[in-house]
Amino acid sequence: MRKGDMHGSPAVRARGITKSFGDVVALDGVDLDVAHGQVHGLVGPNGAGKTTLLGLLLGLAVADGGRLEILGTPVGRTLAVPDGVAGFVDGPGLYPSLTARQNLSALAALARYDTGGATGVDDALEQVGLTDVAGDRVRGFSLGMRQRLGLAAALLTKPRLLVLDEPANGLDPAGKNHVHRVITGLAADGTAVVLSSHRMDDLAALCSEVTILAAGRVVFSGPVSKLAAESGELDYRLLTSDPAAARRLVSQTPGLRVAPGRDPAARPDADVLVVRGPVPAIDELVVRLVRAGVALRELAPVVTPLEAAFLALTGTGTVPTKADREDL
Ligand SMILES: Nc1ncnc2c1ncn2[C@@H]1O[C@H](COP(=O)(O)OP(=O)(O)OP(=O)(O)O)[C@@H](O)[C@H]1O
Repeated sequence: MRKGDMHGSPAVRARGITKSFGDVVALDGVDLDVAHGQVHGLVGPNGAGKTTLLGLLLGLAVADGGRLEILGTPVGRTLAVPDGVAGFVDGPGLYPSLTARQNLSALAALARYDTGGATGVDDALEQVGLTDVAGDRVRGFSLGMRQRLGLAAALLTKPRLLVLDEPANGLDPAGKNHVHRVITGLAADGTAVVLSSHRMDDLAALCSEVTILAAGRVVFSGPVSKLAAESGELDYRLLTSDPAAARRLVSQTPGLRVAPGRDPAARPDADVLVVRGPVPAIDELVVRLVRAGVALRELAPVVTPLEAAFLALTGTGTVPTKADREDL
């Protein structure tokens, strides 16, 4: 058993955390529990308080009120990165004129980490998929490469709590694979990971638990599976060989209706219906379509159950996408 979990204390225990910036209440009585070895996602609309909360975990700011315990130690009133914690918010701090390898060596030397020397640095670069550009200056790095280098820097410290703000931001599919593998590997070794994301697919793939924040308050905290169950009715895209018959069968199936408006993702010429209802009613519709000899060509949720729960719980009209973020 690692230090910090000896007395059964979680990696993070926050109770009633409050934080304001002038008149703006960023966090309003937030509770958070993160177990060792858990990947915990923070999600919420823009301005919900995610970055503020992550900043508190990293010791970049102190809460106005409430109790925060990190790795079994109560957090005091002074600004300092708690022992065993690594990560970054608002992008990693890097030296643009140094190469990726020099950045990691410099950070390790500054903080006097026992990284295992050059091997530790090269290993960290390999884990995040930056070996090929290890000798390139960071000035020319893309956002995704900087994110991965920031993660490599965090790895050098062998953290027991890793805190990441939007780690998937700017990543191409290969970069995302590296980051996902690193995070799941760390969690398997007992490291707790708290990350924020606007990407529901990332959250579903990575996190066992999520906390949804809206306007500084927790509106849900718990397993992803429980969240998906909260979505109730979902919209499905339905494409069949006979749209008119399908529409009739939808209206005859208890609990189902054709949702108003078109699926924005549908091709303009496609005879796609958007059908709204709970999962058992959708199952029943499939049986009825088959019995009526109507071929089913596509049946898929318009948004994932996780997205639907997010929309329902936060009262937002849309799920903020990565594109939304990058437009800002
Ligand atoms: N340093 C600051 N000074 C003033 N207001 C701040 C500061 N940091 C955060 N806020 C405000 O606190 C609220 C929460 O901000 P925060 O950045 O934590 O939200 P977020 O959930 O991370 O949002 P986003 O998804 O846009 O990154 C917002 O209203 C924001 O404007």
